[in-house]
Amino acid sequence: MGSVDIALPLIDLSGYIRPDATEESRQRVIDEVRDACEQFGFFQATGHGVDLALQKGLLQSLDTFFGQSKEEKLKLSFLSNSCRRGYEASGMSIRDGDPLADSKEAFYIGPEDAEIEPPGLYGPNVWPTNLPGSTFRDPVWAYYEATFQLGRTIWEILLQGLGHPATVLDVFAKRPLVPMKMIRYPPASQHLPGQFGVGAHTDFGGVTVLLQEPGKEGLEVWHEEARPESTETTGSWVPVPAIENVYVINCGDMIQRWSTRRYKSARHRVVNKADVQRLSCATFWHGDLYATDPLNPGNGDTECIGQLLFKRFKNQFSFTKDVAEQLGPQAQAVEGAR
Ligand SMILES: O=C(O)CCC(=O)C(=O)O
Ligand SMILES: [Fe+2]
Repeated sequence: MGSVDIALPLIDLSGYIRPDATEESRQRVIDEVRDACEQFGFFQATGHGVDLALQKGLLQSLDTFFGQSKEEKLKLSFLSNSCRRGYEASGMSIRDGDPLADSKEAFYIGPEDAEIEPPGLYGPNVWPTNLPGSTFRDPVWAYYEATFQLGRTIWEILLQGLGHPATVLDVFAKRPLVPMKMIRYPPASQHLPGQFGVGAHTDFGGVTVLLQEPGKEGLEVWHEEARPESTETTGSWVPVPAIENVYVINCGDMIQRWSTRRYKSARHRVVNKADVQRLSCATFWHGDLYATDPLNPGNGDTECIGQLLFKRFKNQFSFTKDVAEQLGPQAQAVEGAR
């Protein structure tokens, strides 16, 4: 189970992104990303094009928001929002099979639409009204837009790694579902024994663009390798460093499925071992609600992105008993819409 000698690949994306990128430098990035996603399903990225000032602005906004009283934060509870936007308190979600609920608290936004559209994935965001726009809404939205762009670029790269043109994106991402989850993990002393910040899971959909607060480790990725001269595999949890201006990128279940398992959707979890809070932010870049697999047309796979997402929400998350009791019949409705 040794993991110290394994590290996630570190890829400089500037060879693809910068305006003077050449055919050759772009291809090099495409090859490196393909190899990393085939081997790990995860990689670390520099040269990603998200301004450091935007990252710092986001983390500052999260520190301010989460630093408020629970009562203030619960005014924006995602439980009373039928589009799953807003605040999730610590201990609200538990994964099937886990003995304890996640310790994390979170705040969710997504693409800004005027009206909630059934089944509750497109709609308006909620924003704290007690914090000035320049303290929360503006920096969060500026950051969201930058990682929205990065997620799209990663999709382009992944598609080309499988020999598809980047224009495949136009087929399944005319109006992509891109939720963003801003997270705070409490200090270790506020955890119950054996409680995870986020229990082991795979991400549900497409590309995840993850910012970790610099110096705040805690993310671990499950990595399996074939054993030499054996049909068995051996696995270990690989700790991921949290380095300033370095993103963590990973593939979700939908990518694994559409790539016919070439790209991995790897299990991962978060354990905050330090006695200080840890902030992070995940932008999940999926695709259109009703889009189906554009890579293998005619294979009979007719489940659309919306269906795949709901299925995964249901398998991996449910409310804790307390929350479900408190909500009564509403819990069922919200569960269905997550
Ligand atoms: O906070 C992190 O480092 C990872 C969070 C995560 O895996 C998730 O929210 O899906
Ligand atoms: Fe995750």
